Amino acid sequence: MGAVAKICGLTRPEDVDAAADAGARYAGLVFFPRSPRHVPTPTAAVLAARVPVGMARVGLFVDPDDALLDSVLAEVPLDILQLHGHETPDRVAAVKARTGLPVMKAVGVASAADLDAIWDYGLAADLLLIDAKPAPGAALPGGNGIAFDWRLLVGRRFLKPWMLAGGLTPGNVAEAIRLTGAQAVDVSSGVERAPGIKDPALIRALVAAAAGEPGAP
Ligand SMILES: O=C(O)c1ccccc1N[C@@H]1O[C@H](COP(=O)(O)O)[C@@H](O)[C@H]1O
Repeated sequence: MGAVAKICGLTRPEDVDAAADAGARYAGLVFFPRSPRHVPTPTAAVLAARVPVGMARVGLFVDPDDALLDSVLAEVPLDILQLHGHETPDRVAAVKARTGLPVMKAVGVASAADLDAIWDYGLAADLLLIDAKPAPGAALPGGNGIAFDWRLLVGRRFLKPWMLAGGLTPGNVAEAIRLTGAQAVDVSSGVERAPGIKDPALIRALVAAAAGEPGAP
C-alpha cells in the first residue's frame, strides 16, 4: 500500500517546484530560526504563493507564541500548522481556536512508553506526526535524519490520521510504510544534498518509493 509524501524544509523556489512536480501532497515551511531550513517570513510568503492548488502548505513551528503565529499568518497563507515542540494538548487546542487552522502535532518516539503520549493529543490535534525522538542535547527537536524502531508501530491504531517521520529516505521509506501501515510520510534530511538544500532527484525517488511505484527503490 502506498503513501503520500510531505517534503519539509523547503527554502528555495526550485525546491517547491521539485516537490510539486514529483507529486508530493504537502509542502513544509520551517519557522524556527535555529533550523538550517528556517525561512524568513517574506521568503515564506513567496514560497507559499508558488505551491500549486491541491498541495497543502504546512507551517512548522516549535513552541510558538501567539505573536509569532499572528505575524506569520498575516503574511503567509498556510493550510496546516505543524507544532513540533513541547506544546500541550491544551495549547494545541488554543492554537486551533485562535488560527482556525488544522493542527498537526508531532510526538517523538524512542520506545513503547512514548506511544502513550500520542493518545494525549488524539482529541486536540487534527493530525498526528510520529517522529523519532531527538537524542538528549540535540540542537533540533526534529529534522535530524534519525529513525526510530518502526516495529513499535506494528498493529497500532490512532484516533487521528497520522504521518510517519524521522530519518526516512528513498531507500528505506517503502520498508517503513510496509511495517507501519503509514498512509503519509514526512521527510526533510533524506531528500537533501546539504541542510536546507533539497535534491530534486532524491525528492522524485522518495515520492515514487512512498507511492509504491514499480521500479522505485
Ligand atoms: O526540518 C527541520 O529543520 C525541523 C526543525 C525543527 C523541528 C522539526 C523539523 N523537521 C521535522 O522533523 C521530522 C523529521 O525530519 P528528518 O526527515 O528526519 O530530517 C519531519 O517531520 C520534519 O518536518
